[in-house]
Amino acid sequence: MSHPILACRDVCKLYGPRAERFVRDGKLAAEPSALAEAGVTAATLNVSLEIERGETFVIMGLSGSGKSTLVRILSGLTPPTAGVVLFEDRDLASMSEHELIQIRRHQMGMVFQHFALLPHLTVLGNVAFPLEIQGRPRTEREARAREMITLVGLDGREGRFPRELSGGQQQRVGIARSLAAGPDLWFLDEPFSALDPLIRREMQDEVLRLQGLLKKTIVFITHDFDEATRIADRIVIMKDGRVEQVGSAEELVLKPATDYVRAFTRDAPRAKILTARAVLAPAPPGGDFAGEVAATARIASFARDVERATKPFAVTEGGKLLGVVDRLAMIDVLVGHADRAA
Ligand SMILES: Nc1ncnc2c1ncn2[C@@H]1O[C@H](COP(=O)(O)OP(=O)(O)OP(=O)(O)O)[C@@H](O)[C@H]1O
Repeated sequence: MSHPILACRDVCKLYGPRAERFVRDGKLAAEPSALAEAGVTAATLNVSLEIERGETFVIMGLSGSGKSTLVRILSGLTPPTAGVVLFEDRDLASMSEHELIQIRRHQMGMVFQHFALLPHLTVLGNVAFPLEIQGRPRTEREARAREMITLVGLDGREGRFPRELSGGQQQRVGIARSLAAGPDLWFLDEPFSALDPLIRREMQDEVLRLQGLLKKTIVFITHDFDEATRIADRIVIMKDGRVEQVGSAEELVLKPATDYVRAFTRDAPRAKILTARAVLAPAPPGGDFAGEVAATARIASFARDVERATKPFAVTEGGKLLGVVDRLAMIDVLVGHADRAA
């Protein structure tokens, strides 16, 4: 990979009275049982990741797998016990507290599960707050806040207080606030977990829409694989503080690296995740096709047409014929016999 905006190498965060000593004694490479014996909890263990500019990177794992700890480390809120974090190629550990604060204020935006809005401030006041902290003049910060409020569809509600808004609206305020300073890196830590499923879906669409407009680098945390597959370019699956696998949703479903990832992705909605590329079969001679689908099209978008057709569909990329998708290949992959997958 070329030039990640954010990278970490062998990042560990250990807790317990003997954590520092454990690292000093060079025991990190020891068996996991050594941690328990020393009474040390590893919230993250040897995590190495590279996050590319402009991608939506999802950190996934069950409760206690180390997601929040990792995000706190990546955003410079918590120093790792061992390992390195690089933001735009600069080691966070080499920065002063003042520099870290400046980076967090100007280049990073954060959205949390519990909206963390200031109850005594209006919507306008909440969204403008990060700019007030930066010391920007009132007219400038209010103009920018109004822009953000429009962006998230809350026009007309500038004067309301958080208690006068629904959960979804409050989270829109949180989103507007996190974008007010124009961050390069946008962290969203389980932002929609407190919302009911319909609103949650709506908010996922909102993130997709905003990402289409703003093209930020997004680091999104969730414990919900469905949510991850809807918004992610790449997903890291964490377990017990370690990385199990990093890949696109399609890669995780088709080529799980561990039994854990296999179990995690077993019930994933394959038709919504896998693309025509995954069901590619060689094109028969003659080129008699029922139609054409793009290699990147999700199976769900063409399954019905392929199912009904008597002839295969051509799969193309940039005008080039890659192969075909036919009924049998599609059903094979959808029900889990991925042997023919690319
Ligand atoms: N300050 C702390 N002191 C001791 N142990 C901690 C501390 N913070 C986190 N841990 C432990 O580290 C592990 C990872 O916690 P973390 O909060 O990062 O997980 P998570 O995946 O974000 O979980 P959740 O989804 O429940 O928020 C857990 O076992 C947790 O108990």
